[in-house]
Amino acid sequence: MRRKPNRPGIIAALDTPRLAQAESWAGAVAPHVGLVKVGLELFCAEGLAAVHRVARHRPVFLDLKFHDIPNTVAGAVRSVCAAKPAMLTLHAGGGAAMIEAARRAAEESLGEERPAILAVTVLTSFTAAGLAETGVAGGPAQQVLRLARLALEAGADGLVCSPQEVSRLRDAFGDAPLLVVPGIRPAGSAVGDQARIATPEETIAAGADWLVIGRPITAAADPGAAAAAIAAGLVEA
Ligand SMILES: O=C(O)c1cc(=O)[nH]c(=O)n1[C@@H]1O[C@H](COP(=O)(O)O)[C@@H](O)[C@H]1O
Repeated sequence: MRRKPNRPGIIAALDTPRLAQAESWAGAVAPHVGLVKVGLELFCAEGLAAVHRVARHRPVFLDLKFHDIPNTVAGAVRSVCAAKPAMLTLHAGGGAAMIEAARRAAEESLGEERPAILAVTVLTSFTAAGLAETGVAGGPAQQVLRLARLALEAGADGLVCSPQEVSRLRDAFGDAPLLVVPGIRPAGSAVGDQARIATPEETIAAGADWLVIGRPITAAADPGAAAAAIAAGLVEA
């Protein structure tokens, strides 16, 4: 697997449609973060060119959350492997055959240099009530564990979950799976549309490998200083 990251650390989410803005953020946060994330907003505006450009600063976590039939997802993985991301996401709810096809496509495209395949379990914006509206009873923690088992058995290298499920996933699956965790809110920062949240220090203490942090960094007056402050807090924790 390509550039298996040292852990734990910060992944800065470059959520903007403007490549110039994303590059400026990437340059400012690069000394303080392990990876930068290209998500749907930037990718839909700028495509793979954005991955190539921000990869000049840090390795790229390409977060497109694939969820389609196995053949289509395999093709999408082959397409994005052209930009050699370090990690990519798909939805665990796409099922075992889709995840197996994605991993095979990544291996066939890049071999040992392939991206880590991360399965998104239950989005951090979901509460138990919101999840129940989609037909999933029992709450997020139970569903995260169910989807995590499915994804890891199908060949995912890691999981995306909220801070609130990290310790349960470590208890169930041990140290090996990469746990990549959004829904991070330093004390006093705006919660926005996130629901299942915790502070950076709490999330690392629970056993996370990577903290995905967007607006607490990018909405700050000085994104580089905001990333530096969060990174310093993790060293002390
Ligand atoms: O896959 C993700 O990265 C992801 C999964 C999830 O469940 N929740 C979640 O917020 N994310 C991403 O993590 C980032 C969080 O950004 P902020 O809420 O601004 O810190 C966004 O880019 C989301 O797309």
